[in-house]
This record gives sequence, structure tokens and C-alpha cells, in this order.
Amino acid sequence: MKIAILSRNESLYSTRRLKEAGEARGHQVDIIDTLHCYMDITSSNPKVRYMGKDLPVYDAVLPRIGSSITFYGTAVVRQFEMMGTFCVNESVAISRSRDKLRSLQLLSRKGIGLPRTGFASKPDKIQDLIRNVGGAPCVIKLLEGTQGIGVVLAETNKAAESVIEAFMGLKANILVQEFIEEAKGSDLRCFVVGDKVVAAMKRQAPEGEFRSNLHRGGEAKLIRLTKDERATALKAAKAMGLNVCGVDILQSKNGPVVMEVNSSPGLEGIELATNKDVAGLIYEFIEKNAKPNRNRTRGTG
Ligand SMILES: Nc1ncnc2c1ncn2[C@@H]1O[C@H](COP(=O)(O)OP(=O)(O)OP(=O)(O)O)[C@@H](O)[C@H]1O
Ligand SMILES: [Mg+2]
Ligand SMILES: [Mg+2]
Repeated sequence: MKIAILSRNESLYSTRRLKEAGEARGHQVDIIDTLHCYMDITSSNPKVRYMGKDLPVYDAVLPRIGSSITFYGTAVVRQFEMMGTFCVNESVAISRSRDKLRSLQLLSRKGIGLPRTGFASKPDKIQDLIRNVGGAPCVIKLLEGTQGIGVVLAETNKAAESVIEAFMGLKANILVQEFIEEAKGSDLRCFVVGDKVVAAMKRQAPEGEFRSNLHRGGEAKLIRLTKDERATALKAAKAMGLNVCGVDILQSKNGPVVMEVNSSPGLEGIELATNKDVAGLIYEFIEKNAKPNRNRTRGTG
């Protein structure tokens, strides 16, 4: 098959592994720099232009859209959808996953377990917002954060109030969330491909830290999910409409709760921790599913 990986950086582990794994299975794999694509939207025959030429018709596009280029990146994916190209994750699903509030609302609508979460844009009733998630300790998050930056644990109601006021003063969008203390600084990354969790790892924060992000010094190890955890991850992926994603789960005393769903999950941590050929499994999915005009949202995303 002829497959394009949309990625800004071909030296990233995930991008390199995806190219290698695809070629090892006999595919032609091109890495296309998302920001260098430009589009012919007006014509009845939509195209993507790249380096002065039309891109060929691909059998599948594998979007790896970084959160800093969501807006343009999803427009490029949408253009491929309009051409009838099979996109592993569709543009609408990627956009949904980048908005923490929208994601939580979609997940909640499907009855998926979530930490109690509040959101407000004005500081009128901060105490009520804090009370609604069960009071301190609670977690305050910047909506646009990644790699654990902008995630704060407030140990007292007073501290929570000050942090919320400070963020709001800076006009930052935040959410306030129940602190899942019993997770003990760990979370589960469930890597979903199609309708399977193909790999899972437990990430543990270092001593004295509650954020388990590998970028914050967390350590990952292989884990066997419970039936409930597996079902929750699959339900979350389905609710978001993502074929390939990383579902992050906290083990709460009331069962698994979903923290977020990532539409361009990294391969390095998960392949290292589980020793699995996750990249190869993504191609297995593409080989089974990539047919022209199979995008559910063709032209309507
Ligand atoms: N409600 C919570 N209760 C307990 N721990 C939490 C909670 N929310 C977040 N954490 C911890 O903080 C970490 C970072 O939070 P989160 O994943 O929401 O932030 P992020 O900046 O979006 O990170 P990412 O890079 O994964 O997108 C989580 O991996 C988890 O270990
Ligand atoms: Mg995130
Ligand atoms: Mg996270």
C-alpha cells in the first residue's frame, strides 16, 4: 500500500518506527511535513499540494498531529478525507481530543467513569467550584497543558482558591478536578488500535510527585489490565471516534476513571515498557480497514 505519515519531524522515535514498521511489511511509506502541505479547496477535485506538486493518491494517511498545530493539521487531514483517502484518525476526532472539556463531556455522555470535574470562566463562585469536586485536595489544570505542565495539586481550599484566582487573572482556561489520591501517583496508559487494547503500561511518578508523566520523570512498566479497565479504555476510544489512541486511566476507589484520551500517542514509552511491536499492529489495522471512501465523516467534518 501507499501510506503517508503526517508528521513535522521525521527524526522522532514514533515517526521513525512507523516508517520502518510499514516498510518492513512491504508498504511504501512517505513522511509528509504537515505544515508544508497546502490545499486546493475550491476545485471540485480536492487535492493536497506539497513542494510544488500534487501529492499522489494514498491508500491511507496516518496523522501524527502535534498539539501545537491542531488547527492547521486537522485542516490537512480533512482535505485528505474530502479526497476519499482513508485516515487512521479522522479530523473531527482529533479536534475533539484536543479540547479537554469537550472530551470530558463526550465521555460523560456515554457513562464512562471520570474524576469529578468543574469548569468556570469567571471567578464569582470559586469556593462553590471547589466544593463541587469534593473540596481540597484537588487538581487544577490548564486546558491547553501537555506533559504535565500546568497541572497543580492544591492541598487546601485556600491554596486551591489562590491558584484558581491566579490562573483566571491570567485569562487562562482551567478545570478543577477531584484528586484521585488512591492512584498514588500512578496512571495507566492503554494503547488502543481499532477495537483492541494492544498494549498497556503503568506509569509511576517519582517520590514526592503526583504527576506520572514520563516527561516529569515517571517510570513505566508492563501491566495486565482488569476487564473493567480494558472495557473503559475501549469505550472511551469509541466515544471519541479514535481508531488509534492512548487512553489514560486513574485507578480510583470507585473503579477506573478516564483522565484523557490522546490522539497521537507516543510509541517509545509503550514499546519499551511492553516489548510489543505497536507500530506493526497499527499497520495490521490499516491493512484490514483502509479502503477508499471509508471515512465516516467524508466531507462533513
Ligand atoms: N485528578 C487527578 N487525580 C490524581 N492525579 C492526577 C489527576 N489529574 C492528573 N493527575 C496526574 O497528573 C498527570 C498529568 O495530568 P494530565 O495528563 O491531565 O496532564 P497533561 O498535561 O494533559 O499531560 P499529557 O502530556 O499526558 O497530555 C497525570 O498523568 C496524573 O499522574
Ligand atoms: Mg493532555
Ligand atoms: Mg496526561
